[in-house]
Amino acid sequence: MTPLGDAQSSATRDSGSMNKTDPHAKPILAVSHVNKTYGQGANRFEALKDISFTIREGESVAIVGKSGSGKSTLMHVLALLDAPDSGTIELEGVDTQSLKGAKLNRTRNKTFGFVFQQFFLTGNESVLDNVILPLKIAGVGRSSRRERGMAALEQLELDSKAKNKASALSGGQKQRAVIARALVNNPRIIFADEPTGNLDSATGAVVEDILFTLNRENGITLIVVTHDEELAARCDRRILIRDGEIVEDSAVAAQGVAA
Ligand SMILES: Nc1ncnc2c1ncn2[C@@H]1O[C@H](COP(=O)(O)OP(=O)(O)OP(=O)(O)O)[C@@H](O)[C@H]1O
Repeated sequence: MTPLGDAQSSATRDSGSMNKTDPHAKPILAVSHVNKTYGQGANRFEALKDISFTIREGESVAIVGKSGSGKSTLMHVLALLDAPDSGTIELEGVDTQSLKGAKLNRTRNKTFGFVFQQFFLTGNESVLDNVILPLKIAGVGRSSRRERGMAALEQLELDSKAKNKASALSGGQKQRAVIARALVNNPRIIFADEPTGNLDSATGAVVEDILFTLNRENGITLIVVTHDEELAARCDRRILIRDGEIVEDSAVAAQGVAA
């Protein structure tokens, strides 16, 4: 794995100018005519309306929009945490409707890493145990789990905290532990939902830098849901959602097609 020690300085060099997506890169996620509705009858609410777009391997994509616009709903559907009511999501050409139960869980666990604002760490367990959870779920053996967990923690410069309880970490350290957990399975895609929302701006900048270094150097596709326009501006692509619809997509605009 690539060490991330110099993440901050390298990301500062690239800040705001990282449009390096290879237009020939393979589509990793293809979303086609996706609809998602919550509730029924008078409470029926259309959260996603006929959403279609493709994300290429190695892209960094920001999904932005006002509160309630449908960003988290879209991310949950993309990450196969929730199924759309209609439409299809293809993951590397495979229609994900064909994935069910254990196979769906395995695919999600193997392909995706998750970095959420609320951390979702188990406070009274060690940092290492939190980080290796995806490997445990994948059935990886004990010594390999430990080795890979420590390698991920080293990458995030948290190896000295491996035995500490997760509750004893600072906010920035917690988010780095979450990134180590997201990385431990060598994911193809990292989904980050307001990854810096609970951090002060200096710590948030370090966490952002780590995510962009992973995208740039390890080729991990990065999909970020955020209110933060500065964070969105660092991504290759910005998709703006309003009332459940895509109203702007910088990749579409760049191709000269009306967004
Ligand atoms: N389980 C649910 N039941 C009913 N309505 C829901 C449910 N989850 C979300 N919604 C509604 O769907 C819409 C989209 O919600 P979503 O969480 O995707 O928005 P968001 O853009 O991520 O908002 P925020 O930025 O505030 O997190 C909102 O109007 C919300 O109230």
